[in-house]
Amino acid sequence: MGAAQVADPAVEAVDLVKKYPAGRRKTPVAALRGLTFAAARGSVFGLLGPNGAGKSTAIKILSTLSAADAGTARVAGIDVAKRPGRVRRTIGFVSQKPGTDPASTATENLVLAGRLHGMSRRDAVARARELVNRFGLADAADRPVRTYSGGMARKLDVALGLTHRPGVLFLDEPTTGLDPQARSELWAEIARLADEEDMTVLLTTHYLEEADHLADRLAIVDHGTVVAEGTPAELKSGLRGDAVHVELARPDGRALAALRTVPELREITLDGSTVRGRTDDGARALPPVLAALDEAGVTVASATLARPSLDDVYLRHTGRALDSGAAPKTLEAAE
Ligand SMILES: Nc1ncnc2c1ncn2[C@@H]1O[C@H](COP(=O)(O)OP(=O)(O)OP(=O)(O)O)[C@@H](O)[C@H]1O
Repeated sequence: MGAAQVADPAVEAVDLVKKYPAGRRKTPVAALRGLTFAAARGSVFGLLGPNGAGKSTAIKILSTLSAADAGTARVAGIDVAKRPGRVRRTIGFVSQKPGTDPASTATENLVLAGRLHGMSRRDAVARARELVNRFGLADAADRPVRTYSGGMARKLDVALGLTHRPGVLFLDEPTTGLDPQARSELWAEIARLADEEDMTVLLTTHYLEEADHLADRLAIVDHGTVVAEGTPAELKSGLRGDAVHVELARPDGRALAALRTVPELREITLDGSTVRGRTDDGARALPPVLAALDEAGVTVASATLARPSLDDVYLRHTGRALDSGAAPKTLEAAE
């Protein structure tokens, strides 16, 4: 699938291919199979997909940590394979794993990062102070990082990625493992970076709500390619009608056959005890849906109608529900 035309993109991936060796006599793992997208300057661009989709591989190639087997990647117009040093000076990278020394304080971590980026001690100290203030860590700035909560530690990770004032920030699953409050604080911070500092933020996530909330545009990645791209609103409006979600009292295979007899319902899927379908008119479809299940002897725990969510978009393009085990539910929030 081709990327939308973006004039002067800050981040651009064209037909990226990456294979990893899988061991002797085994077929290599195709992590990327022609991944293409472009992120406009000053925007938040999301790569959304389940574990193993290839998001981290893409972000590693774009940030020069890994080399593609084929395709091109450019950041701020600079080819990452040809001029990796220049790209590295332009970007900040916040990996999934903490990048801080837990025995050192936030200030010490930030000053060290500044020095590694070639700043004078004075500039590094001033920048550290600026960043701890900005991320609300000033009171804890002189405590070892191992005493921080998960949310504080993650904020410091992001602050570290900003030490040298990069134009482009890569965030690999920035809020995984955070509680809802810490997550929304970090979301506010990320949104501010793009709005007020004209920074381009490329983030990977498997949280639909995060992509919906933060990303100006997003690419849904599945098996190493982009299967859909657009603004969250565009992606959702590509789906006609209402989503029907029926929660069964227990998993029951008879539900599928029963619902296939309801002409108003299409795109029916059964995932454990959750049945999903689409319909042009939810209010009209619900009574026959419930009647068909009742007739088949299937017990229903709840039935809801919702405007399409990114979950539905994901399902439409990949044929599977995004594993939302650890993710916040989007259905209640769907408008
Ligand atoms: N170093 C490696 N060696 C072998 N296979 C790898 C390596 N890194 C990633 N893979 C495989 O490549 C595929 C893509 O992985 P990648 O980490 O890019 O996905 P992801 O979408 O970022 O997933 P996650 O959300 O779990 O980080 C997966 O099948 C993964 O097992």
